[in-house]
Amino acid sequence: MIYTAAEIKQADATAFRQGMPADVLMERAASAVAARLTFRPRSSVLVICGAGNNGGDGWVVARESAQRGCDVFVYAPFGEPKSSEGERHAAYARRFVTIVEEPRDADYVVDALFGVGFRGPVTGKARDVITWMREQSAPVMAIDVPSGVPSDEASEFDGHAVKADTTFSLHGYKRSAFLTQTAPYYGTVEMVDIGLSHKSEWRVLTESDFDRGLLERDPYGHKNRYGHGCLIGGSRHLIGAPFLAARAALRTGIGLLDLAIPSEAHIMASSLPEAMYYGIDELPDKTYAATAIGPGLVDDERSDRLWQTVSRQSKPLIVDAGALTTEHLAAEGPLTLTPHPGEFARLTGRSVAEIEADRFRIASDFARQHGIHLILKGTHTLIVKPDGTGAVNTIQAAVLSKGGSGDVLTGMLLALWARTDRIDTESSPNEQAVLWHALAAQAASRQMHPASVLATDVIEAIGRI
Ligand SMILES: NC(=O)C1=CN([C@@H]2O[C@H](COP(=O)(O)OP(=O)(O)OC[C@H]3O[C@@H](n4cnc5c(N)ncnc54)[C@H](O)[C@@H]3O)[C@@H](O)[C@H]2O)[C@@H](O)CC1
Ligand SMILES: [K+]
Repeated sequence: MIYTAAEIKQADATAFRQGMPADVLMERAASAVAARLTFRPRSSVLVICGAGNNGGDGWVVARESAQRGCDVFVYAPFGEPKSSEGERHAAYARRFVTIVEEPRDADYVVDALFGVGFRGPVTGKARDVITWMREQSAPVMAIDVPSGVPSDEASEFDGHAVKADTTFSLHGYKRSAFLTQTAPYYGTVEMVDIGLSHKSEWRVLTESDFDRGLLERDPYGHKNRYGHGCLIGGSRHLIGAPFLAARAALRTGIGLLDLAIPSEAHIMASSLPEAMYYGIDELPDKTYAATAIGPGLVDDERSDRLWQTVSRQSKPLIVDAGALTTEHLAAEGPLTLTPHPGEFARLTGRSVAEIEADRFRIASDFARQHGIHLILKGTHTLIVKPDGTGAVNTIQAAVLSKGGSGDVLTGMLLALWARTDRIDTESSPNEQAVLWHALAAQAASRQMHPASVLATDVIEAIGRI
C-alpha cells in the first residue's frame, strides 16, 4: 500500500480516537524499526533527531539500540521533540545514551530528522545537518523518509536530502519512493507495519501479483475462447510498430488477430503469417473481443475516421502512440490509454517535469475525470482505474527503455483484454499485462547483456517467464 502524509495523519487520528495512546503508537513504530536494525554488537551509533515525531521515533530507536549493547550518541539540533509523547520518550532515552552538541563519527547513522511532516525546502541548520549526513561513509538508516525528501510529490524538491542506505517506511510506502526525482534517495526500502488500519488508493504490484493462470491453456479450449482481436496501426515510416504489437499479442496467447495496416506495410506480412491482414481503410465490419489502435499511426484525417469506427464498439479499446490525442478520450466500451510521460504531457497540457513530480495525483485525476483506464509508463509504471485508484509496478526492467517496448505492451494488453474467458474476472488485464511485460523483459535480459535486448527479444521471452 502507498500512502500520502494526509492519509497517514488520518490513520493516526482514527487510532487515537479508538483509544490507542500516541506514545504507545510511537513506541510500537520505533521499536519495530529498532528490531530490524542489524547493528554489529558494541558498535557506535549516532541518531540524529528532529523536533517532530520523526525525532520522537529516533529517541526510541536510540534507547533500544543502547539497551541492545550499542554505544549510542544522540544529536538533536532543534532540541527536544515538541509533542508530549516525543518529549516523554526523549526524557526516558536520555538515561541510556550520550547527548552530543555536534554530529560525530559513528559506525552507523540513524536519520530521524524529518519524516512525513517535512515541508520543503531545507534551509539553514537543517541543510548543514543533511550535508553532513550525505558526507558520511557510515551506513545511513532513515526512519520513515530520508530527511529532506517530500513524501507525496516532488515539484519543489531541489535534491538536497539524505541519501539513505536503507529506509524503514512506517505503515506503508510513500509516493515519493516511486518518483524519478526522489526514489534514489530511499536506498533499500523496508516496510514496517505499525498496526494501523490500512485504507489506500494505491497498491504496490510485485511479481507475486502476476497471475500465472494466464499462461495455462485449456486442452478443450477453442481459439475463440482466447479472443479475436484487432490491431490498427502503421504509417509510411512507422511500419515495424504494428508488427511488434501484433507479434506480442500472439505470443501472449490471443486466439485470432486481424491486423489493419497501410498497404505499403503489407510487404511485411510474411514475417507474421499467423495474423490476418486488412488495409487500414477497409476495416472488416466485425465486433472484436478487443481492439488496439495507435502503434505507428500518425494523427491525421484517416486516424480520425478510424477512431469514429472503433470507438463505437462497446468492447475494450486500447489506445497508444499516434492515436493518443485529446479527441480520443471517450468510447463506448472500456477505454485504456497507454501514454509515456511525453505523450501524457500532450494529453494534459502540462510539462513532463510537472507530471513526473506529481504523477500519482495527476494520473488519478485524469483517469477519474475522463472515466478511463490509464497506464502511465515509466520506471514505476502506474496503472489507474476509472475511479482514480491504482497500482504501481515495482518489477524493474531497465531494458524496456528502448524503442518498440511500448508497442509490445500494447499487443499484450490487446491479448489480455481479448481473453473472453477471463475478462469478467477480478484480475485486471492492465495490471497483468504490465507485470508480464516487465517479467518478459527481465527474462530477456537474463539471456543476453541488457544493453543488447531488443523489443523483439522481449516478445520472444513472453512465454519464457
Ligand atoms: N502513523 C504513523 O505513521 C506514525 C508516525 N510517527 C512518526 O511521526 C512522523 C511525522 O511526525 P510529524 O508530523 O511531527 O513531522 P516530522 O517529524 O516529520 O517533521 C516535523 C518537524 O520538522 C520541522 N520541519 C518541517 N519542515 C521543515 C523544514 N523545511 N526545515 C526545517 N524544519 C522543518 C517541523 O517544524 C517539525 O518540527 C512520521 O514520519 C513518523 O516518523 C510515529 O511516531 C508514530 C506513528
Ligand atoms: K527521517
